Amino acid sequence: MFTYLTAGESHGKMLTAIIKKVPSGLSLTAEMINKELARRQRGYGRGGRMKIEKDRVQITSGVRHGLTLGSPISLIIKNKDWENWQDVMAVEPLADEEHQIEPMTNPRPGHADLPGAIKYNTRDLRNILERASARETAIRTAVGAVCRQFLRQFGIEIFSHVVQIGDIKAPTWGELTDKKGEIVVTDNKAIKNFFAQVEKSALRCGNPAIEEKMIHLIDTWRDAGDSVGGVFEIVVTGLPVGLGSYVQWDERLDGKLAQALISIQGIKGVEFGLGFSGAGMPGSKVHDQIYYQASSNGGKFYRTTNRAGGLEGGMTNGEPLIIRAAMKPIPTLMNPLHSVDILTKREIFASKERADVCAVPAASVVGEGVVAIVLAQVFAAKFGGDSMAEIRHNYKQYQAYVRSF
Ligand SMILES: Cc1cc2nc3c(=O)[nH]c(=O)nc-3n(C[C@H](O)[C@H](O)[C@H](O)COP(=O)(O)O)c2cc1C
Ligand SMILES: C=C(O[C@@H]1CC(C(=O)O)=C[C@@H](OP(=O)(O)O)[C@H]1O)C(=O)O
Repeated sequence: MFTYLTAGESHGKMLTAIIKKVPSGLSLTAEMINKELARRQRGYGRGGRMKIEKDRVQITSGVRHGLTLGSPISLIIKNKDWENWQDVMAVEPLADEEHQIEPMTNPRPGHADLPGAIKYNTRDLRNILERASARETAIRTAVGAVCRQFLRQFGIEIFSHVVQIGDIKAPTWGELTDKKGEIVVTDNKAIKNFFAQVEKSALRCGNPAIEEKMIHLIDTWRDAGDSVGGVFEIVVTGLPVGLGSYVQWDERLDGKLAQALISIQGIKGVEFGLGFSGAGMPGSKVHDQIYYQASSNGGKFYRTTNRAGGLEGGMTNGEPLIIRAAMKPIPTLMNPLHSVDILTKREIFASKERADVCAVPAASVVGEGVVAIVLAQVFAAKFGGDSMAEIRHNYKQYQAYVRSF
């Protein structure tokens, strides 16, 4: 369930997605999706394109009177910039006398340009960059919004914040919750309050003093014709124990989440909980000790720390999910790097397209979206049914079973 395909070039007419097997009876409106699209467009450091686009989705199938039908859901987002690119992006061949479009032949180090051109046998790099572009993340965010709306029905919420821009760091969730750097299990209200601040801030960091330094760094590197990367962190609350599985390599939820996040353009690393820092620590300081609390309607296993980031054995363990993803600096530089012309083989500078200087805040919203998609897929695989009523029934039974375990 919730499998999907996207299509569309960055400066083409529109982006499209089709989502397969969304259960019937889920309340869904374009406004719910547009909210997420607007969040993705914000963030200090973006280039001229975000002033042109005002992303709005159209739901073109699978929904009637605000409720899903169980049939495929199709979504489109029109590219406003297409108006300015109609000749360059024309689908039909241009008449000969009009055919003045120069091919792009100077590949950018770090972008898909050169390996893509060799792989797809084209001498015009535009044929590659149009689809490789992170413009595609707009429609993935829309798919993520549908999945998020599904998860919300079961009390699952997804948040993100930026924890590093260039070499300037902000506290991660673990550092925020405990001075010793442990990721202490925190109640969902505290998590919600913190992320409400993040939503109001320019870089999705939530700490005004640190953001000021981050903004200064973006300005400085931009003025030098350079670009900036960083790290964002995702926190998911309300997950039941037992999503994903250890029984096959491709059923492990940590693997699925890492794949989804790495697939975002520019993401180069993913870690869960303590992540890389745990490798240098003794086991007694890494693993979360287990406790049990009995109550009138059953009981609950719990941990007082969450260094594992909510995953053990490729399964959710009932604690919040904590994931960080590292984004490399944007490849297009106004002070371009050395490259080679693919036609003449002469030395040349890489192309200097209009570009973002920093897109880490936007990537964090895309990250929430792809995490929502994976979680909806594994949730529906476990509690599946054709309608929301059926899935709700299955989930309720499972919750009662877990309480009685
Ligand atoms: C939201 C977002 C915006 C991006 N904006 C740009 C950009 O303006 N210019 C650019 O060269 N790369 C940009 N990128 C990164 C490139 O798309 C990416 O580096 C490229 O497709 C190569 O893929 P890879 O870095 O995953 O290897 C952006 C990425 C994201 C997630
Ligand atoms: C369009 C988006 O991001 C684009 C991603 C991108 C790239 O090479 O990845 C290059 C830029 O495109 P343009 O050359 O049109 O300015 C970004 O603006 C978007 O996020 O919606």
